[in-house]
Parts: sequence; C-alpha cells; structure tokens
Amino acid sequence: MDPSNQKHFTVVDYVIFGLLLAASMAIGLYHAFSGGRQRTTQEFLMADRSMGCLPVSLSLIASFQSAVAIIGVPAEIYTHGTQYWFIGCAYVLGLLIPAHVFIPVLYRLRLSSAYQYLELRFSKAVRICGTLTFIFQTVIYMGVCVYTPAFALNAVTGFELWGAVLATGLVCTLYTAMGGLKAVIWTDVFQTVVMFAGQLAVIVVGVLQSGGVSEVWRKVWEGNRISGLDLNPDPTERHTFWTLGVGGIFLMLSLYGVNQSQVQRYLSARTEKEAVRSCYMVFPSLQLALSLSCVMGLVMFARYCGEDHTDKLGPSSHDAMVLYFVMDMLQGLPGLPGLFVACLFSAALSTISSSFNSLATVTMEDLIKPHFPAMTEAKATLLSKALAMFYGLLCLAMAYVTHLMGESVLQVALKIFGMVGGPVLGLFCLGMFFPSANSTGAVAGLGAGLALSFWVGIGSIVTRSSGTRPLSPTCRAILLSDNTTTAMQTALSNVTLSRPSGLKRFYSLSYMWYSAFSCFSVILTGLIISFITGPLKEEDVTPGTTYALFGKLFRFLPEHIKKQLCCVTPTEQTASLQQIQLPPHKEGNGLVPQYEDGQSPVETDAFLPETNTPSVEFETALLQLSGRTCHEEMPH
Ligand SMILES: O=C(O)CCCC[C@@H]1SC[C@@H]2NC(=O)N[C@@H]21
Ligand code: NA
Repeated sequence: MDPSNQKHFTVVDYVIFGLLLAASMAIGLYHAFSGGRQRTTQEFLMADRSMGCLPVSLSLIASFQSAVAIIGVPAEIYTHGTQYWFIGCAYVLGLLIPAHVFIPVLYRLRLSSAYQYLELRFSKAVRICGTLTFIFQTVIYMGVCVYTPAFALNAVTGFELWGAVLATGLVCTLYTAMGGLKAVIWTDVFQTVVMFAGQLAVIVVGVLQSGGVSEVWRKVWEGNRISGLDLNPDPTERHTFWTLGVGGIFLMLSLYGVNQSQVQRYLSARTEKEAVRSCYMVFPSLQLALSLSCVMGLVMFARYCGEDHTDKLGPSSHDAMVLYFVMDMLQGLPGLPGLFVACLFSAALSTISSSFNSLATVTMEDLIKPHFPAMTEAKATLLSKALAMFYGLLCLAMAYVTHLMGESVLQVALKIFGMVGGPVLGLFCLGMFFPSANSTGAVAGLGAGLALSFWVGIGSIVTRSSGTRPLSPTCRAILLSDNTTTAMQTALSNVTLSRPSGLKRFYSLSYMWYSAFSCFSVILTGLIISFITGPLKEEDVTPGTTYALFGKLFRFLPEHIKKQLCCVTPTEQTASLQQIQLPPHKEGNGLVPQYEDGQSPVETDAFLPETNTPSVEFETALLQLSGRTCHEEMPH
C-alpha cells in the first residue's frame, strides 16, 4: 500500500486503543487477585460453576464473534450482497437443539471438558481423538483470529503488523493465564460492548456521510446488493438459503452444541436452567451482531458504490478494503478510528482468550489429569497457567500460517469449522442418538469424517473452486445493462453457469455444507462399523449419555419397532438409574471433577450425585437383578 493512501491515527486514537487493552488487562488481573485467587482448577477452569446467565450469554457470543466477523461479514456483503444474512435463519435450530439436547445431557454429567462425555459414552481412545481434533481446530482458528486484525491494521495504517500481533497475543495470554475463566468471561462482556459500540459508530457515521437512510437504501438497491431468497438447491452454489439456512445449522451445532469453548460456559453456569437460559439469550445478541455487520457492509457499499480499492491495498483481499473504507470514513473524526480498532481488537481478544482457556481446560482434564490423578490442585493450576502461555505462543505461530492462506478470512474460518468441527459434531451425535454405536465405530467414523472433509476442503483450495463464484452483482448489473451487445450477454450468462463435473464438482461443494456433510459421514461410517463389530445394546451404554431423539421423533411407531431402533428410553427416565452410589474405583480418574473436601457442590437440578457416574457393569448387574430391560418404563 503506497504511503500516500495510508490513513493515520491521531493521538486520541492511540489513547482509546491503549485504554481498551489496559481495561481488559485490569479486569483480568482483578479476577486473578479476588475471589479464590485462582488457586483451584474448579475456579480457574470452571469459574466455580457460579456464573449467571447474562455474563455467560455475552461470553458465548464473544467466543465466536472475532475480527473475522467484524471485517469478513461487511466484506462479504459489500462484494456479494446480503445473501449471507440468511445464516440468521440457522440460529433458530442452531441454538434450540443445543439448549434442549446437548446442554441437558452434558450438564447433568457434571463434566469439565466436553470430551469427557466421549469416554463415558465410548472409551478413552475416543475421548483422546475428540480432544486432539478440538485442539487442532482451535489452534488454527486462533491463528486466524490473531492475524486478521493485525493484518488489516497494517494494510491500512502501516501499523507494525507483528507488533500488533505480539501486543494482542501477550495481553490476552497474561490476563487469561492469571485470571482464568472468570477473567475471560468478564473481559468478554466488556469486549462485546466495545465491539457493538464500534460497529454502531461506523454505521451512524456512514449513513450520515452517504446522505441519510433513504439515500443508502436507494444506492444498495440500485447496486443490486439486496439479494432475494435464493432457493437454488445446487449444493455447489456458494451461498443460498439452503447452504446458509440449513448447512448453517450444522455449523452452529458444531460451535454452540459441542465445542469446548461453549460447553465450558454452559457448565460454568450456576444451574442447568441458567445454562439453557444463557443459550436462549444468545439468540437476540447473535442476530444483532449479524445485522450490525451486514448493515455495515451495506453502508460501506452506499458510501463507496462498489468501487474496488484493492489496487490501493496491493494484493491483499477485500478484507483490508473494509478497514480502509472505515478509516477513510472516520478520518477527521478523532477517536472514532481508535474506537473501531478497539472494536476489532476486542472482538479478537475475546475469541482468543476463550480459545486459550478452553485449550488449557481440555489439555488438563483430558490429557494430563487422567494420567496424574494424584496431582495436587496447586500444581494442576500452575500447569494450567503454563499451558495458557504455551498455547498463546503457538497461536502466534499459527498467525503466520494464516498469512499464507490468502483467502477471505471469513471463508477460512468457516471452512475450518466445517472441516474439523463437523466431524466432532458427528461423533457426539453418534454417541447421543445411536446407543448401538460402539467405540470402534466412533473412532472409524471420526477418521472417515475428517478424511472426507479434508479431501473436499483441501481439494477446493488447491483447485480454487470453493463453490461457483458468480460475478459480483455490481459488474453483472453493469455488464448486463442494455448497453452491452446481446452476444456478450449470452456469453456472460453462460460463463457463470458453466457446470464443473465429476471430482471437480465434488470440490465445488459449498463450504457451508462441510459441517453437515462431515457430520453425516461420521454417523453413517460409525453405524456401519458398529454393526460389523457388534452393536451395543442400550443397557450396555452408560445411562445419561444418550438422548432418545428417535424415541421422541417416532413416538407414533409401535413399541417393538422402537425397541429395534433402540434408544427409546427418554433422558429423564435414565435419570432414576443415576441415584445409585458408584463403586470407589470409578472416582478420581479425571472423568468427573473431584470436589474439594468441604466444598459442597452448588445447588443444581442435576440428577447425578456429584462425585460419580455409575459404571456400566454395575448398572447392568442392577438391571438384571431387578429383571428389567432398558425399555420398560422405569418407576419415576
Ligand atoms: O467471527 C469469527 O471469528 C468466525 C466467523 C464465524 C462466525 C460463526 S458463523 C455462525 C455463528 N454466528 C456468529 O456470529 N459466529 C458464528
Ligand atoms: Na470475540
């Protein structure tokens, strides 16, 4: 970017940006030296399970609203129109299913890591696979989140790129490593407010500079930016109602249903009801966040009328263009550029801190504690803090990898969620809805799902065909207007409709279908392998780890068919099985958090006694004694 076009910060801007980092640090340090002073893993990793639904819900938003969304969504709207807005339709089922299926099952098991569920339901091997997959996904995603704001800032203001990456990374690592989940949640609350304020400021200024709302509307309408309801069923079409509204549901389930960052927040809620309520409260805030970033894209289009400034920005993508426009718009309004940059870094910090903390949690709970059950709390907490530092440095390295990707950051992030988050979602669905699935099937399913999603994902990057990218409406509108010859029009319309065939068509699958595609691949493979290697009976499965989805869906089916389908015992009824004391050997193996002596577990409506979950053989023995099968109605 040649210096003449660079936008410069005034002192006020630097002050505002500095204040944001200082405020985040202060909140983090406050939680490091208050309360239990972060001396136990229950406090450091689970915030003492004492959080209310408001901070939890704001923190749930912040975890997956990073600078990628703040920059990537407006760039998407500016370039392709408002089709992306339909992802909002996916938020309905994308949050209802977590609230009524995943949270009840996971919360009642009193877990610290979502992947403990996989050991309870399957085996330790499946748990390790799930944990490693999550770590892989989160480390790459964190790289994108650290890199995006720093790269955009550098492209527009010449702000030292790696200086910004280091500053963000270090501030975040410090307050996360010192303040634990409480610090992460409360800084998330503060950072979400800054994020909304920054976007609102840009929208208000942009509307005023474009001549008012009606003028903005006229320009975006003429510029063909308002996309209608595109019901094209073609799965290679990049963004349609189906890829966003239906494919997006699986993306949401992989993030808000089974992703450790979100599950940890649900589990940190005071009661299950608070957790479900926080999930409901996410809906309006998520719609607001989506609307703000979409409107910001429209306002920018109205202000700059589809001009393409990528020439000024050098080879960088549309993403930096968004920040260029914002800086250009806010020039001469001292403090606003600083506010927007603070908004950008707030979004990044709140996502990165959530990722650090959840990485430290799963590493401790899934990979370390089970092998060192005798580890003292003090040592475990110290190790958790060291892990947060380690992951902080690792993500700086991943930021460099993002530098090499070269795609739109929003697309990179959504692809990662689809390619890696989708298979993990499939693993949890296999476990919860199909009791006949066994551990071998689970591992084979996860492997198949990851292989397939990486095949299509990397294939699309290599052949640069991630969904047929239609000409942007701007040039289509201009080119298709009456002053071009008919021949040109025919040629042009064919160009955008050329159908790739065979493997190329497979690589052209819209990345919004990756989550659903890989999820179903895991379930299908998992069931086939389970049936080949000997399916489980429902009584073989640890009670409380399945959800009678088909029992509810096929309520009308006669009993004997439902018995074949298995999994007809409603979750509530398996609850009554849980009131049984566990033989001592199941305690302390890292599966279920051990409570400090004297620390009475907080009031929950979980039916599980705190310290244990019944072992399968113990359960089976009891059932045989009582001569009942799993399907008969259990006494309430
Ligand atoms: O913003 C990011 O860091 C990643 C972008 C992906 C956001 C996903 S899309 C569906 C859901 N809605 C959000 O606001 N975030 C996630
Ligand atoms: Na965020």
